[in-house]
Amino acid sequence: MSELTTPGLTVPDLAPALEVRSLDVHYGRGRSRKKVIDQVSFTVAAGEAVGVIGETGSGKSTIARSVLGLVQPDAGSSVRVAGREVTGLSSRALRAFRRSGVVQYVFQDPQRSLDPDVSVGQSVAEPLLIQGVLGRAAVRDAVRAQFEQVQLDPAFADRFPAELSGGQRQRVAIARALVTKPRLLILDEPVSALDSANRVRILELLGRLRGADVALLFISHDLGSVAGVTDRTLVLYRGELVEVNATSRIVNEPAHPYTRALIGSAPTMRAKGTTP
Ligand SMILES: Nc1ncnc2c1ncn2[C@@H]1O[C@H](COP(=O)(O)OP(=O)(O)OP(=O)(O)O)[C@@H](O)[C@H]1O
Repeated sequence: MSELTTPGLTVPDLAPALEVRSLDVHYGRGRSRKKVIDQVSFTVAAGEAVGVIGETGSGKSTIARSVLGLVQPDAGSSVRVAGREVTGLSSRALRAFRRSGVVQYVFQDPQRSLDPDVSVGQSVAEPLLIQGVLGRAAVRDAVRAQFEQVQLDPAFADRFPAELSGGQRQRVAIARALVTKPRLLILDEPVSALDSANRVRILELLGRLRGADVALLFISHDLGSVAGVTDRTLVLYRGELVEVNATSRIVNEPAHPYTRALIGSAPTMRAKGTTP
């Protein structure tokens, strides 16, 4: 590919949203040192929605933490977000990288990403206020538009997290994550803590984000949850990728025995009648 660059200016939009190469992660030291991610490589194209599934302890969250710069992978690993290498950044560079809002995340429990003492409108505005690029009126408009995108009544903006339902809180967390217009949104078990009605609504909302400019990395132990949202799915088993394919292929023709076992044990796949 030819270099479409002006001196001193890269063209990040052409880069994949995420490139992970030869990712190795160990936890612990000395005798308790253990490898939890083993030579994981994958790419998420701009705007693509990719699922990561695996049972508890398989290393899904560790991949997310590596992308967010919250764990330091082993030497030789590479994690690039929108063309920018994340491994080995100084803590100052890492703070600037996070502040840029190029990657955002939503966790299972919206309580973790929302300050209980701050109104939810303020929570959604905060990433923009930290960036300090937009004026007050523009921030207010952006917050309102973001509430509408996640189908929350903008009148809720003055409420506090405790005054919303779990599903509404997760919508706020998604709105907050999207407000900086990230290239990559990491969703780590975003519906696991919700009741089934809210789970369906949030999955529909995430499905509608497909085709928007943001790429999704959707982490779940449940293939049924990622199935309607993602284009491709990675299957992680004990820190290694054992299968990578189009999500429809993973659902209908799983190649690896571990994937087949995961489908058999997935409650939402059973609900669709694929397995008794
Ligand atoms: N800070 C840590 N120190 C030591 N070991 C850890 C740490 N965090 C996670 N682990 C271990 O690393 C492995 C992978 O954990 P990880 O949280 O990435 O898995 P996961 O697939 O996200 O699991 P879950 O679905 O339960 O969240 C597990 O064996 C876990 O016990």
